[in-house]
Amino acid sequence: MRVIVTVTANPSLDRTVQVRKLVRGGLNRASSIRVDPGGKGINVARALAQHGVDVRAVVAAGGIEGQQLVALLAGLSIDVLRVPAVGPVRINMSVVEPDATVTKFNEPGALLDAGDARALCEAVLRSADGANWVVIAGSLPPGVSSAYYAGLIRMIGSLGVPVVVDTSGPALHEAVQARPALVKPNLRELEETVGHSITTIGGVVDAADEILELGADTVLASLGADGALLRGHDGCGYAEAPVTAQNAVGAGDALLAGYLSEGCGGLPALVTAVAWGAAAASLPGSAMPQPHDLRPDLVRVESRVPWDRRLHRDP
Ligand SMILES: O=P(O)(O)OC[C@@]1(O)O[C@H](CO)[C@@H](O)[C@@H]1O
Repeated sequence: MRVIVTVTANPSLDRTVQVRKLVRGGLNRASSIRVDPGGKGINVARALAQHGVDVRAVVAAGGIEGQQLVALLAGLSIDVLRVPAVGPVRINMSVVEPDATVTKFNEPGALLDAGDARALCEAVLRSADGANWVVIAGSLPPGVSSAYYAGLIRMIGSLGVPVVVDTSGPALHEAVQARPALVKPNLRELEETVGHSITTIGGVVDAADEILELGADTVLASLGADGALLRGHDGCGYAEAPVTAQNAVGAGDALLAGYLSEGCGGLPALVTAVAWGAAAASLPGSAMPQPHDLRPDLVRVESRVPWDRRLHRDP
């Protein structure tokens, strides 16, 4: 049986507020609100569980907000392993306008002290033993060294379990050097890696190659409305799908979940990934797609990577 473990060191309650028009410096009255359990690892777990995949979510979650997060996850067929951290879970807010423009505010998260960080690491290692994949996703909370994920990847690797990482900044740079099986950057994270802006699909391939050279086995780059690029040492694949976006928050997490749901199996898995990502972008808040939301028939795979094609939208 396939078991996937996700790790969320800095989860969130994702509060989505709909407004008619965002007025900077003025009073904005919400026409609706919703709250989703959030954090990238949590989102990957939600998407997988909705497709019947056995998933365990290891999460550092303190305070009343941590209790609320766990309550929101109850009944979703996720085996939640909560490490009760001292600080409360953060609240990340998205303000959505009718044209699907999302303005997102991410809190840094509460300090995770050394004891909590150690407890999280122990919980991950206990869960990882015998798992098929471990997904480490999202930012690190304050107080945790940028080498934390790299250390986890090495320890999980020594159990013989492949690791996927999706994070940003120095934590991403160090994690890649710990030789994860898969890295899932978005365009911003690719640009951070190469140190300049990327305007074409060819630029994405070059940035993915730098990540491979740093130590990753495979790169799955999520490009928002421009689809996704899969780059391994032996080749490259590109796929895209038309998206009628409602809210793209969490679409990259759904994309990664889709890829994992197919056992990370090359181009067929890339098609599933893009279908899951496109479906998530068409849903409200950070809702994850259900099987009936998917349109894999609309995914176009390019047999030759369109090297010169310009990226047209910010993912
Ligand atoms: O601040 P981080 O950890 O980088 O990202 C957190 C977050 O933006 O990522 C998810 C969407 O991918 C949301 O559920 C959550 O609010």
